Amino acid sequence: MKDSALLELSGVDVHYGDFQALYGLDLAVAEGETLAVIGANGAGKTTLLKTISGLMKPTRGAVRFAGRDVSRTATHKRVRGGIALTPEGRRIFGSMTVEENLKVGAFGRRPGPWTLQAVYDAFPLLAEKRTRRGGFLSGGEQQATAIGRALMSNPRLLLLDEVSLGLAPVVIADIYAALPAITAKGTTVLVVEQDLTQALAVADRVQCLLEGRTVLEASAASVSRAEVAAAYFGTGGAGAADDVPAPRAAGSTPVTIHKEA
Ligand SMILES: Nc1ncnc2c1ncn2[C@@H]1O[C@H](COP(=O)(O)OP(=O)(O)OP(=O)(O)O)[C@@H](O)[C@H]1O
Repeated sequence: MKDSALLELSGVDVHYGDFQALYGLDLAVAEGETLAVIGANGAGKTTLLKTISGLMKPTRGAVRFAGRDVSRTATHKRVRGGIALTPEGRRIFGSMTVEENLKVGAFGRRPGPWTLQAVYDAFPLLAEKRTRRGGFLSGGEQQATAIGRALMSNPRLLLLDEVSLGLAPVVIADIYAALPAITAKGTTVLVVEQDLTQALAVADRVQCLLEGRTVLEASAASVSRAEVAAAYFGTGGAGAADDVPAPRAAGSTPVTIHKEA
């Protein structure tokens, strides 16, 4: 898988001054795949997305995208290369309509399948609200607008930060319902989530971070919710969270539990 990875991080350390947020992180996403990176508050998920999008630079290790080392490449050049980030907190323009917000995302866009109509097809709730100003949208509508705006750049890789943050479960389900339409257009997705249920439902693979290190990597179909929860809370590996219900059907891909050094 590594040879054909669209995105690959190897041995990445990231610091905020003296504070180290990521430790020797390895991560790979194949073209067309959906990877969910999960972890509790402070695990390093947002730092990881900032490192992929170029807002943070690794102090060690490399970020490769589409076969090129982009570790030192500026954010706007990575956007042009096909990396789009939907940041935590949505950040759409409150005084602009949904459609105007979406058009902002099309500035300097790459050629590709994402148009206004394609975004409205993926998020029917936005089509109805196309003339409403951002400041008058619900949290879910703002989130959909933010994702739609990122798609308008025609990214090869869409980075989604905490889609579910502050949204009601029914709204979260609405947003995630668009993911199959997104991946069907060939867009590769890396989603950062605290919501384990959503992460396991939408992803092909999950990678769990704890205090800046990978503690579990698995195919979403082969890992149980209990295994993921144990890694997420750092309670000692597979089987340690027997009280967490709803194990998923077993698959063929093995689970890798990373022990801390
Ligand atoms: N600007 C910063 N300066 C110093 N430390 C920071 C900064 N931003 C994040 N950190 C620290 O880096 C670590 C990782 O933070 P990060 O935001 O990446 O975690 P996260 O997994 O995204 O958590 P959350 O779900 O709370 O956003 C945390 O310990 C955090 O306190």
